[in-house]
This record gives sequence, structure tokens and C-alpha cells, in this order.
Amino acid sequence: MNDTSRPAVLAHRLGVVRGGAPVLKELEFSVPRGTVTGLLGPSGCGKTTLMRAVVGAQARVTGRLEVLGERAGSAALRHRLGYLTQAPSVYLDLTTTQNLDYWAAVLGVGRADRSEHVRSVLADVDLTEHAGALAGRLSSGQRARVSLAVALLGAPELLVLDEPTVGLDPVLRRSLWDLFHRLAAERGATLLISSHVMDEADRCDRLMLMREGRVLAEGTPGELRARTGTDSVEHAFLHLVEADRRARTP
Ligand SMILES: Nc1ncnc2c1ncn2[C@@H]1O[C@H](COP(=O)(O)OP(=O)(O)OP(=O)(O)O)[C@@H](O)[C@H]1O
Repeated sequence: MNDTSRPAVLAHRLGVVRGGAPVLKELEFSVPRGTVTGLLGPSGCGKTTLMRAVVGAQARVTGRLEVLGERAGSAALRHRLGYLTQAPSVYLDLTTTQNLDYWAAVLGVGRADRSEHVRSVLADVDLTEHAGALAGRLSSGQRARVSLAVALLGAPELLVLDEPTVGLDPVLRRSLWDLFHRLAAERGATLLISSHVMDEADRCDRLMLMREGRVLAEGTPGELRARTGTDSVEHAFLHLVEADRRARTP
């Protein structure tokens, strides 16, 4: 089913238990199609776990989780999702191009189109100059971008990116955020992007603010500022944390 009137991701009472402890607790949220949605919250609040659930890589998920109109984890989603994990997954003894060629073949990109497609995603992540370099000789930021390029292969409808800009310099970070918005505007892709850096919040169309396994609030950066009467998303977050603490204190 590819009903584009449905949100890209829809969660109802989503829960996950890891190591015997609840890590996601009764989450309710939706990610509208064609948006760049930021998943923000402190380290350990459950961002990676939520993303793993969305891409179908997380065990012990309860509740309802719909992705592109399908049940999360269903085989029909395999070619419609791109996932960037925090640890770069590249073969160090292959060149940048060989890594991408390999993954493009796995994804079923036809041989005739493959080299053009690989060239295009390498340009997207600004790695054209390093196309022939062994991945083992790239810097960690360059290697992370090879992984990002892998996630872009096949022009997926939903890109789930776990901290894609961590450790990158400001110029590169800006060019990647520009790329994310281009993918949404020109291809209608939906991007769910995690970060624990609040200064990236204003680059997102929408935000989900998380803390301790729960979604504290969702909305545009402007809505969250207005709702809390604050002048930055960081202050909005602190305000929401305090309001949540008060509401939970008997
Ligand atoms: N393999 C695991 N087994 C048990 N518990 C885990 C495991 N991985 C993570 N957790 C726990 O799940 C919780 C959420 O972790 P998660 O990695 O989703 O957080 P995060 O918000 O992505 O953090 P960060 O920003 O540091 O990547 C943490 O309390 C963590 O200790």
C-alpha cells in the first residue's frame, strides 16, 4: 500500500523494552510526508531506539507503528527506506566508489544506471574528489559521508538518519542540511533526523522533542517557541522539561 495521504510514520502507544527496562514509553507521534523532521533530545533518551523501530531493526516493539502505510519492518518497505546508523558501515578495503557500487547492486540498481547513480550520490555528499580513495584511508567525517551516500542510494521515500552531521565542520553541516531540504522539496522525500545539538533545531521543518523515552512535544520550531513563550528551541525544551517534572511531582 502506498497511500500518500497517510503520514510517513505514525505511532500509537509505541513501546520498546531493552535490557529488561522500558526505553520507549507509550509514544504517540506522526511524521508528515515531505518534511525534514528533527528528533531532538539528550543522550540516552531513546532516539536511536525509536529510529531502529521505524526501520524494523528493533526487537520487542509494542503498540502500533506504521511506516509509509505499512507495518514497520515489513518486507515491502525494504527498498523504500534509507537508514544511516551512528557507526559508519563501510568496507575499509574498498574504495568509496566500490562501496557504493556494491550497495547499489544489493539494492537492485541496474548495471546500466549504477555508475551514474553512484556519481550523483557522491556529489550530493561532496565526496567526488575522494571517489577513488580507499575507505580505510578516509577521515572519520568522510567515512560517515560514505555511509550517508549509501543511505541515499535508490532514492528512498523515507530517510532515517541518526546524527548525520556529528563531527562535521560548519560548512559541511550547512551543505548537508541544504541537501536534506532539497531531497524533501524536489523528490518529496521524508527525512527523520536525530541530533542532540539544539542549534540544529531551527534547520528542521518540524521537531519532536524527546526525554527519558517519551515525546515531550511535537511541532514546528516556531510553534514550540510560541507555545512555551521562549525565544529558542533550547529554552522551549528546558521549559517543557520543567513543566513535565511539575506535572509528574505529586
Ligand atoms: N543494547 C542495549 N541493551 C540494553 N539497553 C540499551 C541498549 N542500547 C541502548 N540501551 C538503553 O536504551 C536507552 C536509549 O538508548 P538510545 O541509544 O536509543 O538513546 P539515544 O537518545 O539515541 O542516545 P545517543 O544520543 O547517546 O545516541 C538508554 O538508556 C540505553 O542505556
